[in-house]
Amino acid sequence: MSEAVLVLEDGRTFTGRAYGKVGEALGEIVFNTGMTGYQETLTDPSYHRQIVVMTAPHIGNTGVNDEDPESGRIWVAGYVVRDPARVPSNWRSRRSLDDELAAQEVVGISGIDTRALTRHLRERGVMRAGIFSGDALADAHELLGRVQAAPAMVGADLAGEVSTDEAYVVEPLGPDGAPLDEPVATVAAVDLGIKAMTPHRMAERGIRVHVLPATATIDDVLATSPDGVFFSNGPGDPAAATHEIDLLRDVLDRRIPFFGICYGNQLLGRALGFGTYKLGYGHRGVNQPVIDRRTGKVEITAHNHGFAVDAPLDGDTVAPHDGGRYGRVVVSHVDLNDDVVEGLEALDLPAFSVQYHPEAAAGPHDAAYLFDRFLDLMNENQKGAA
Ligand SMILES: NC(=O)CC[C@H](N)C(=O)O
Repeated sequence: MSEAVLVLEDGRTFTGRAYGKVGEALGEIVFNTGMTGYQETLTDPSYHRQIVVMTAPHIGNTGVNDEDPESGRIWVAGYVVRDPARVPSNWRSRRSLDDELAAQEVVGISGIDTRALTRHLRERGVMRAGIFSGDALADAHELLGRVQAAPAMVGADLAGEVSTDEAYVVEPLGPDGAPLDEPVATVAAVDLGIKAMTPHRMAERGIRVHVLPATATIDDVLATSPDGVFFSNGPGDPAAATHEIDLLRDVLDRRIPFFGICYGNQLLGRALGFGTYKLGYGHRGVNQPVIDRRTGKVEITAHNHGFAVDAPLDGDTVAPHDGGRYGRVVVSHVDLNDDVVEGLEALDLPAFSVQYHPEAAAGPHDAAYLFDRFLDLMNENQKGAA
């Protein structure tokens, strides 16, 4: 095994072994605390341009299967683990994770004290980093400069780099899992880095989903005759998503029911006129406690976000955009670890969103009810219109 070095933007370095492809990877280094679900993490497009550290020490134990990926490829910019499995073991396993990373040209590093690294990132905040192995190690004195020259995540507009080029349709399913001829509702889902499980969760409820590229216009959205519009998760800084925010305002102006997840929540926040800000080290894992303030229930949820909406936690508040043109808004969900806004609900418009992942890939299914809430919102809206 050849040597590899992890260099952080602040000059701290860790030495380990090459894992996956030998070479160089640059990105923002973030940590994920999930004990399971490494395939879903690796293939989540929201991790585009991020080097992911797994805090679970044993990674790759169940190998790589062809069922769990959330998209057609691995998106993480680099991968940091402590102790990779020497022998993967699972009935679904087709390949080893090491081989899969190499085949998809993802540079990783193993043998790292991921606990020390994570504590460092918690203290200092997430930052840029680089993984270097093989020939990339030759100019040792240049490594820090390369890391410091890499683009930062603040201000990055990345949805267009991960979105589908062409629109496609995910067909509705009946209770037995067989295709349904007549959908119960039609949704236009704007792909800002969508995970495959999300349209599937809608299709399972009988919804036909038109997945549209991030460049979609309001006319593209309306051409699908949607009962509702959905904005997905995605990479990058929500403050940079000008086109998407304008599109969302066009949707809100037409009072089309709206649901957003993660990036979609941040964009609803911005469309309503709130700010967004970068968290110190974000939420990435599958066991974050969130309270749904409508019911008072606490749910254990899957997260992957580095930015958050800046909205007042208490009471309802007039949406700041354009003199309050979108009426009142409440923070519907809050993270119980740190009081970060985890959901928004417009009181005078059919629109809501959550910062976390009800599609639960990977993660607990506690929040699946949010897809039912979206369907209810579309049904109520149709009745209101009839
Ligand atoms: N999973 C997501 O949609 C992430 C949203 C955004 N890129 C963030 O880091 O907060």
